[in-house]
Amino acid sequence: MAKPVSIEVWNPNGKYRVVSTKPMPGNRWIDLLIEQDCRVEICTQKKTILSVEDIIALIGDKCDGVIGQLTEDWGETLFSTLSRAGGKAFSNMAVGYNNVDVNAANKYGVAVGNTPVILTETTAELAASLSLSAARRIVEADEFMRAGLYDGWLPNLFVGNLLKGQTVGVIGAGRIGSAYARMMVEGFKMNLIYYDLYQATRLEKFVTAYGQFLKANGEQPVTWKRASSMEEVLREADVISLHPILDKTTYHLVNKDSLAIMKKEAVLVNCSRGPVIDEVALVEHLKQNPMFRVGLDVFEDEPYMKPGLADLKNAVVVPHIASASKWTREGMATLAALNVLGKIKGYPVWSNPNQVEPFLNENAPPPAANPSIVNAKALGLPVSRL
Ligand SMILES: NC(=O)C1=CN([C@@H]2O[C@H](COP(=O)(O)OP(=O)(O)OC[C@H]3O[C@@H](n4cnc5c(N)ncnc54)[C@H](O)[C@@H]3O)[C@@H](O)[C@H]2O)C=CC1
Ligand SMILES: O=C(O)C(=O)CO
Repeated sequence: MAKPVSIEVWNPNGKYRVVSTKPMPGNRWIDLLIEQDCRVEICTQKKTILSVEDIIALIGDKCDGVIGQLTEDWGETLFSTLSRAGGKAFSNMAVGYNNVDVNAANKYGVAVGNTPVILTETTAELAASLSLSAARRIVEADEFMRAGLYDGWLPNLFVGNLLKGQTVGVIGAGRIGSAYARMMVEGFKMNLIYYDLYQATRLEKFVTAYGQFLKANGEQPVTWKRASSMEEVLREADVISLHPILDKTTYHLVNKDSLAIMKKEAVLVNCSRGPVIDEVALVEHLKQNPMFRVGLDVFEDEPYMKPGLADLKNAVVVPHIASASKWTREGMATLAALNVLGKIKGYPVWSNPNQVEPFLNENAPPPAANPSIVNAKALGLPVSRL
């Protein structure tokens, strides 16, 4: 492809050249970069997914840092190009960075930033929304109404699943998985079973305390269990939500065999990454089990769906919008910009990437630190003592 033509330039005389491969919400991220003497170039090309060639053209001969997107392939080619252009800073505008070859970034000494925490609750809320939409057949019922098919209340019309007292299963009980679990336990009084490589101590404590509170109020207490295998969760849970990172251990975690052990009327939700589910196997399972329902925000061959999925009434599908609230997306843009700026300015790395609030306070200047650099250790970057 030829050099992208449409670029918006802010602060043309800035000393450091920072490129954003997409326009991002809000202006704070631009203001913060400009205040620190950056020339900001934003690619405004009307093409959703930029190719490696597009981004090479954007980087050009001199570039100090790039803010990129999860749809882009950040590997050897782009990191070597950025390094040749003098750049040592890259940030995804996302918490997930499975699109980034961190080893390649390490090789060229490029810091890789991501945007944790700011999107935790927003993403968990979408997972909860998909759980409810699938369990209560909201989309099917909405289509039925709009088609003019409703001619009166019926005992059997769109009967779905009650959540209260059932078991919610979480696979990957990290930040988002734990937030989702709390919503489902607290909001719908579901019991929890989870599987993670690590113990989710704070989550366990929360469910225990909430169970005691319910009991003290004469209600059935909620319970929790840490499963010793993912299969245990799949077998026992009524609603299962997937929240692990995508890596080789989680690729096709849910496949033909694992689907076969799930309850026939279970609800499966995926707001992590598409390839965590074998989508061909899922389509087949949905066809064979009409009472099994899914809510999907992500897809194996995103932006495409596997053949047959779009025709299935027992699937609710949305286009990777789990972090799409205004506050969250503006915050993600800010964190991504500050990751790039921090490396350019030689700031140390923030000591706790799970506490990014000081960077998001619009009424005070952000700390002189990089909010979240995933390869800080590999690059030997200093840690902030602020
Ligand atoms: N759909 C969307 O718009 C969004 C998707 N995401 C996805 O969600 C993922 C999780 O984000 P966070 O909760 O912030 O990350 P996190 O790092 O806090 O949680 C991930 C959890 O997965 C666990 N895990 C890793 N390998 C596992 C395995 N083999 N089996 C079970 N658990 C495993 C980890 O131990 C960790 O607790 C991101 O990496 C991203 O891919 C995140 C935000 C928005
Ligand atoms: O942050 C991520 O990983 C997303 O998928 C989009 O918010």
